[in-house]
Amino acid sequence: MSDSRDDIYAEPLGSPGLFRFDDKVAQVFPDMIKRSVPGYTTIVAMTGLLAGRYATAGSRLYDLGCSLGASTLAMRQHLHFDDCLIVGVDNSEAMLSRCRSVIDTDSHDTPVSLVCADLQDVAIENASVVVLNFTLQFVPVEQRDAIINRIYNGLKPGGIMVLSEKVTFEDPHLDALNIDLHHQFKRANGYSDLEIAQKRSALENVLLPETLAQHKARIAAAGFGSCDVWFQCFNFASLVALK
Ligand SMILES: C[S@@+](CC[C@H](N)C(=O)[O-])C[C@H]1O[C@@H](n2cnc3c(N)ncnc32)[C@H](O)[C@@H]1O
Ligand SMILES: O=C(O)C(=O)C[C@]1(C(=O)O)C=C[C@@H](O)C=C1
Repeated sequence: MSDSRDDIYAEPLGSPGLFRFDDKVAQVFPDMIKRSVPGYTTIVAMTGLLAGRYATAGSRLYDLGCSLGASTLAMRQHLHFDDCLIVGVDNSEAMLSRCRSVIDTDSHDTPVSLVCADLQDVAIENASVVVLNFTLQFVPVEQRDAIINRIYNGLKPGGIMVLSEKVTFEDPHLDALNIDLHHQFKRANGYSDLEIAQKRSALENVLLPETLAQHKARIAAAGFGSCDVWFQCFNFASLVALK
């Protein structure tokens, strides 16, 4: 996987424009996400462990918003059945074409099918595991209920959904603290104040975080019996939901 350094927002841009998963972002994505999301490496690795535990023979595992396939590869490493299928979905062709080459260089056996599509249009069937690692946050809020409902309906009984998101806090003090700690994390990883400010502006109205309570309410309304946070660092959290 290419690890070119992310310097997309390093120079002053008249207007940073809207953040998009285009070729420029795809080129630096592994570096960008590691330096931007506290706990990313742990979340991806543990997604693999969870998948290994919940995958059942003959079932499908979905990686929704697969980008370059980090979670797909983590899951593939932990599968004990050779008749599973991993379905990676992303609506960015720039991401998916790179993802294809990443998967091609991986030596594990489970077949991987990569689909260029919007989450809204993807059928979820015969699933034991559905992963959304930092994807739902980019979907318009009004479309989110339908997606989570479809995931619930496509999961087999005993299946798991892993949902990782940037979150916001109802308490304004905690919200400000966690945003500030996240920016400190980015600074410690070599991003300048200009890079942080320009990316923040580009993500405005593109990445729409919700509170953990909003996520949990949506997940419960879809029918999931058990759901809780298994990982959190500042304003980034990951939940598991069990059918
Ligand atoms: C932050 S990245 C996900 C990172 C990835 N899951 C990982 O663990 O490395 C978000 C991805 O979701 C994709 N995406 C955003 N909105 C989408 C949608 N409506 N349908 C399909 N993919 C979407 C983007 O193209 C991008 O590749
Ligand atoms: O919130 C931010 O500042 C981020 O950079 C986070 C985030 C994400 O959560 O997906 C935003 C865009 C990129 O995909 C990488 C990281």
